[in-house]
Amino acid sequence: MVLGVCCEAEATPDTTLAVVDCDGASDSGLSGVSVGLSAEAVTEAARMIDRDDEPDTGLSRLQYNVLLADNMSEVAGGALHCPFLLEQGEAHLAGTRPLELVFSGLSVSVASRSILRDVSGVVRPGEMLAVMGPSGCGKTTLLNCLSGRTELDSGCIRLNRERLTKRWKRRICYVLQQDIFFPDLTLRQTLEYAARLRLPESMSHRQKMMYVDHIIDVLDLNACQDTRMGDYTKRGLSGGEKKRANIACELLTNPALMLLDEPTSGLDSHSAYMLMSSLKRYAEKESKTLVVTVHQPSSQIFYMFDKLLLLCNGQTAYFGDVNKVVDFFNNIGLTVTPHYNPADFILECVKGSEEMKEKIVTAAKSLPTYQQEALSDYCALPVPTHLYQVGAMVSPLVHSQVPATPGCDFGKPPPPLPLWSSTPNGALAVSVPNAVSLTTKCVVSNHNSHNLSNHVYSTIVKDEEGKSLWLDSQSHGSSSVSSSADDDVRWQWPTSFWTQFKVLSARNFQEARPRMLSKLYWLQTIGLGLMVGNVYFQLERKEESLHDIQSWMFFSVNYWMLFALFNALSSFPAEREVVNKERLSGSYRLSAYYLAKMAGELPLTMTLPAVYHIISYPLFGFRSSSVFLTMLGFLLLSTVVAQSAGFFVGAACMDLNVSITISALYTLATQLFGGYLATNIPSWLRWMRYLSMVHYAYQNMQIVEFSEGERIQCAVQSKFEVCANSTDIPVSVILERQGANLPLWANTLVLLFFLVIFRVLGYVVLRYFRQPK
Ligand SMILES: Nc1ncnc2c1ncn2[C@@H]1O[C@H](COP(=O)(O)OP(=O)(O)OP(=O)(O)O)[C@@H](O)[C@H]1O
Repeated sequence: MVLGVCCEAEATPDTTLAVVDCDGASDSGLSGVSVGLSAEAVTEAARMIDRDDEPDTGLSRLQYNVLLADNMSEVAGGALHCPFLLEQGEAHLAGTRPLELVFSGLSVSVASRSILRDVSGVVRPGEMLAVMGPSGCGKTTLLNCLSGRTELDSGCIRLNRERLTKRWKRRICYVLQQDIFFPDLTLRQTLEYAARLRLPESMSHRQKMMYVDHIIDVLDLNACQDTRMGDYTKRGLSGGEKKRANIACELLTNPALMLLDEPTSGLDSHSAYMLMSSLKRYAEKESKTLVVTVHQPSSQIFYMFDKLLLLCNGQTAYFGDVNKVVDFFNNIGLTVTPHYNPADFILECVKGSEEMKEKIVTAAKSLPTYQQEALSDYCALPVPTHLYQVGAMVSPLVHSQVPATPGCDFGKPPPPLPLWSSTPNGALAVSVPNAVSLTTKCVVSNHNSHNLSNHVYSTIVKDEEGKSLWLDSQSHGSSSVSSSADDDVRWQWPTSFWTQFKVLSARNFQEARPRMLSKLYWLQTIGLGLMVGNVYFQLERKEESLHDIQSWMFFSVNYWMLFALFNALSSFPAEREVVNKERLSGSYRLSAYYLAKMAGELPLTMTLPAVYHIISYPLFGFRSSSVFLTMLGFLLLSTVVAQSAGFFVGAACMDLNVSITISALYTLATQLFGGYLATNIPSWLRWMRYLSMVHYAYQNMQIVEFSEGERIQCAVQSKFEVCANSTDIPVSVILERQGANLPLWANTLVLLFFLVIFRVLGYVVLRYFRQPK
């Protein structure tokens, strides 16, 4: 924490540095001390830090940084002591730089209907922009544009002068209007999984859980932390609680830019006020950039915002300081009644007559703060990447040092901020008179910046009420902090593939268990097992019973294949919403999710067919343990194959009705050509049986069942020619009658092939054709 930022700043003898906080240590039960360093010590430290190349010691950058921390401690005569930081040995030293968001001339249309027209604005670090306007005016569409989820017809979006690339998109936190969660997980489970997936590996499990506790506490979610999230079919969290849970999930990563779509909807006025004041403090103290859509804020909340973008039919009706909006309306002859909430007033104005709207929109175009041309120039500027390269708080400072570019003045310059912001309990304070020197250093250290991941779990910053929204001054965002404008910069996931796989498997298991092993399903399985076992009770091995014996096999295989397929199909649309949200936020790799889904659900997929088999097979007629187990194996294999097919169709079809229709057609065809229902298939249609999953599973069941023990005895009036010379019927003859000629291993291979092909196709569809937008 302390030294990480040092590593990016050049200190000179006239630079003063005060290191005054290790309070994260005390918050975590460890002691920390406050220290001041002399100018000489700082110079010495800077000399060491100046070795910004990778050291030749074979140490990783991380280890090197920790070593530097130790060296710094020595320089300070042992006075610098932050056990919490050093004990972790995991200090990633680059923080998230503050983000300046500029959008200019955004226009969006859907099906030739214009939704946004020429909307522009600027939000600087530490500022909170309110986007207001009547329902349907384009607020959510604007946020979708800013998060990179909606294609623009024209216009540009810049984050610290960089294009909004895929890498940026994943670093933007977007709190959606809809609260999308797994309904059966509790709030705590949801947050814990989010923390385990989205917080970096450098944090221990204990620290992540501490963070979750803290966020729960801050957002006042203690009382409902063990309540399930719920959905429209199952009662769970209330609307307001869900909204806060939604914000809590996103806050976990302490992002630099937050887009919040109506975060106060569903909250009572006090909760809304508390939430907004927390967000305001978050923006100010941490130099975060916040864009918030609000419907009808109270005047208290309204004046918390720094800037306002008022939309009217997709056009800008006002953009500028919140404090000046009343003057703006006064100037065009729309006077706010005293003691009237200005937010209500301006909303009523933009909902007024067409002439009034036209008047407001025209007046907005001439606002001094709405300099469309300047913003366009900004977008056209080449990207001076070096200026926005390094860690926390450098950007605003550098901004103030950049010589004014003609046509690029966005009103008042940002207030000069210190290199590190100080916090009420005194985090860090550095004054750097020689800012040019700092800037130069920034350029020099460019090549290192993307190596520096951005996580240090260190300080819980308390506000005046003893609560804060974050634990340190650095983001846990997922990506590297390199500022190359290209997308080809390697994306760094917050956690390793293995961690993602483990966490997602556990979550999948927990989430799917109530759904896949519900009481109803248990009842259904046990009831069905008993019923089928009794219908086909202890069948004798004779030709007269052959049809019934085959019927038991065909029914068992078919039922469980259909059960798995349609279950996979119906559960996927809801899951896709959550997964898309998480993929967009760059929480994990699709491959990790995909494998984890298979692994997490596997025991659940197998449980019910196994229970059914255990009940019904002994009733049907127990041959031997090996037959029992082999048949169980094939029953489970066919169930998993069908589940893969269901998953593939569910992933490929966005519409549940379409996917059900396709699946019904396919399963009916597979039944028809499975070898049981139709035995005299016309020759030109026989090839269809090779596409039937049921066919292979059913054949295998017969091979296993008829190959061991007593053979099927011929009837007196036998239909089998072989019975003319024999008293029993060989298994090969039974199978040939159905046109089947593949051995057990070949059937098994084909089933495995189906399994792999459906799984791969499902992945390909999700990866390339159903990318979240
Ligand atoms: N994909 C789409 N297809 C057709 N129309 C769309 C689409 N997306 C948005 N719209 C239309 O664009 C307009 C703006 O929608 P948007 O959701 O941005 O409004 P909003 O201001 O956020 O509304 P609210 O405050 O009610 O949430 C609406 O009239 C909506 O019907």
